[in-house]
Amino acid sequence: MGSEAMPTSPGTDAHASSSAAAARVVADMPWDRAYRLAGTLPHPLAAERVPLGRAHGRTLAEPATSAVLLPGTDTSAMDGYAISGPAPWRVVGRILAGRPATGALAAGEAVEIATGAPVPPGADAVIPVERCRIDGDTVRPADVGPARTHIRYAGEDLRPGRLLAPAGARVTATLTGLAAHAGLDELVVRRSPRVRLTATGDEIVHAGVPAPGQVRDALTPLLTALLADSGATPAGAAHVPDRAELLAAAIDGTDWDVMAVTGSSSVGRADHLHRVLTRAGARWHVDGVACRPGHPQALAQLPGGRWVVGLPGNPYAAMVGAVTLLRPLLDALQGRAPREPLRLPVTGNAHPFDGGTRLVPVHVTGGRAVVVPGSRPASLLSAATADALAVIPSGWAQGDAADLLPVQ
Ligand SMILES: Nc1nc2c(c(=O)[nH]1)N[C@H]1C(S)=C(S)[C@@H](COP(=O)(O)OP(=O)(O)OC[C@H]3O[C@@H](n4cnc5c(N)ncnc54)[C@H](O)[C@@H]3O)O[C@H]1N2
Ligand code: MOO
Repeated sequence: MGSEAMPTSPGTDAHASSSAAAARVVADMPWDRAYRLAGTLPHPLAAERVPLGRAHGRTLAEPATSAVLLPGTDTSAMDGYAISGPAPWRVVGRILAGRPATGALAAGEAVEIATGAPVPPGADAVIPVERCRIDGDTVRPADVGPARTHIRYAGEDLRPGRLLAPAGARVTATLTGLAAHAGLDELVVRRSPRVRLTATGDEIVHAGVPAPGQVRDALTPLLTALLADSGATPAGAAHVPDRAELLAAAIDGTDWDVMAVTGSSSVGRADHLHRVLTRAGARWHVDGVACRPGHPQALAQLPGGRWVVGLPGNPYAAMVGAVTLLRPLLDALQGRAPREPLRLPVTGNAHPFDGGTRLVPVHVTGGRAVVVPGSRPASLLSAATADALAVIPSGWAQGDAADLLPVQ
């Protein structure tokens, strides 16, 4: 934990030793700065045109605009009778949805009409069927209802060229529906970042109950789920034993934009990430963050532009790193503005960290956040049911507001 004591600039040979005794000595970056940097530094990936059915979860690279007038014609909002002039009215026909409008109504005439059917020219209003008194082919109002026409007028919802959502908006399920309603078959979105996961550690196993000395890989499943919610495309997951040459080979691929490496981030003999990246000519943007847990996290860029996020091996610490660096990076690569965290009063035992920021799991309820007790760097137990991680500054006092980063 002595890594804040003797600052040197990131990427110097202080990182090159393989000995834990000659530990790296880099000043940890304030948490807020690291979070902002990861969310603003990367240039968005290229734009591509995709069918609507494949756009969900992606981010618009261009504004989406309506191709249609909606409704395309004056349309009935109720099942009932379209009427013209004062009552009573003689029923002269029937219009169902999907059929073109009939000829114009004259005063004293009505047509039976379905919700969604085109209202004929000359109609003043549609009267819902339950508010009509029908007598043979004559219809009258059964009551004096509110003076509404129950007509959706042509273009009152959308006109061609109307903005549906701006560039940078995430394509939600609702936006997908709106785009279809607005006559679009494709959207122009950012290419989805291909993210490769690399779990390091000789002790890591991937199924079943681990043997003594082994640990079940918690992070590949956690990060895979997080990627699915981030608009990223999984580009495979690998397990790399604690050997520098194997890690060097792992970062050599070209079929990914971002690699998240778990474990190997600290200063022990088997923690090769820093050395391997420096040898590969990586540029260090973040090399340690002044937060607890999760201080040994890193963001580096390889020659050619691929990104590597180094996450601590301790699972809750890795989760903190994922919301601090990985998620903002994926947002930025997709052209999304940094998320503005929700800010609420926090109560409970948040244990502020004198040297920077503490991230604690919280439940959000009744307009405040309550700390889930018992959180520890190596355990996901407290965080597993949390709604968010609260970003607790060093001077925090009971009930002070804090930023909340959602987790699921
Ligand atoms: N001398 C120092 N030692 C350590 C420091 C320090 O500042 N100075 N920081 C500590 C902190 S804080 C953390 S966090 C860890 C980070 O270590 P690494 O990222 O190098 O990870 P490992 O050493 O490989 O593993 C740490 C811990 O996590 C378990 N682990 C690893 N991967 C997984 C996985 N995929 N799923 C579940 N658990 C995993 C691993 O078995 C270890 O128990 O360094 C401290 N040391
Ligand atoms: O900060 Mo470590 O990342 O405590 O577990």
